[in-house]
Amino acid sequence: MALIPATKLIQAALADHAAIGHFNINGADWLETYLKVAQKTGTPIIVATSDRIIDFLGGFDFIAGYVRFMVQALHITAPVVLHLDHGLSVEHVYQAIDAGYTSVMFDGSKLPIEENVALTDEVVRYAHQHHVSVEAEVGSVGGNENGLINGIRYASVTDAVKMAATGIDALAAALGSVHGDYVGRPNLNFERMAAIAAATKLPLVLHGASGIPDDQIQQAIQTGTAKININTEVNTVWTAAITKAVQAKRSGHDPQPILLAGKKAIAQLVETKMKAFHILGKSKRSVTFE
Ligand SMILES: O=C(CO)COP(=O)(O)O
Ligand SMILES: O=CCC(=O)O
Ligand SMILES: [Zn+2]
Repeated sequence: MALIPATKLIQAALADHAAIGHFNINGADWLETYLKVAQKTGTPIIVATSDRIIDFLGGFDFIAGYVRFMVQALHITAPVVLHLDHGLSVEHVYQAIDAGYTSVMFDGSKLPIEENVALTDEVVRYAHQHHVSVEAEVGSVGGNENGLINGIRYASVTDAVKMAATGIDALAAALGSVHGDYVGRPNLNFERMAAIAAATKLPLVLHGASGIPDDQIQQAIQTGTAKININTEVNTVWTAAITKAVQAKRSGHDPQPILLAGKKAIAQLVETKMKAFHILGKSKRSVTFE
């Protein structure tokens, strides 16, 4: 199946009180495992590359070609979106679109809102001409650096409405979530989330979802969140599994058992998340996801 934009999948998830899982690609094993879990369970999936590591992964053209080829070679029929995560400039976003990405995020969260809106507006026009879906960010998702949480800025309803006017397909309204590990319990503002969902009528995206307890994930889904981004937790289980496999006494120098342990850990985590997001198996039973 061809790669598709995220718009219809996210809309269908929203109507179904579910959320599409967005999982970050950190190497070939991540991508292969994500596609296989999606296919095995009949679940739509967003596979994403953070702009921050595009060069590490081989560049836009290589990634887009590789994802397309792997979808074809593995006979994947589950719906797959290839998404640019946290696009750092308009130029990068255009490069991703030209390379064949089917969904992009322009992250102007560090800019003044007027500038963020103006640049997102340009991105929307170019992306929609190419049938590519667009996600934008208002407020700012925090980060954990050396055990210190900083950079959290809660999105306002006013800014969210200004951003919605650009015609974006999904809105990452930062409401207290953090990339990386949390220190203490996440403090999401659900009242604001409900107000932004009602005022913009847009499906919301939850960034920094690793480490958010299940009750808050459920509340986010019930409050209009229809796309949930996971990266850190996948890498945490991968690292633990690889470390354990390396340390296990074994003979020979065959790397396959070690790499396989990593893939298995990723697969298990992804399936657990899809279940928690109420999206597991939905490409099979609902035509609206096709
Ligand atoms: O928001 C994310 C990707 O955009 C993922 O966040 P985590 O790394 O905290 O799961
Ligand atoms: O995890 C998502 C964001 C990033 O890695 O840049
Ligand atoms: Zn993010």
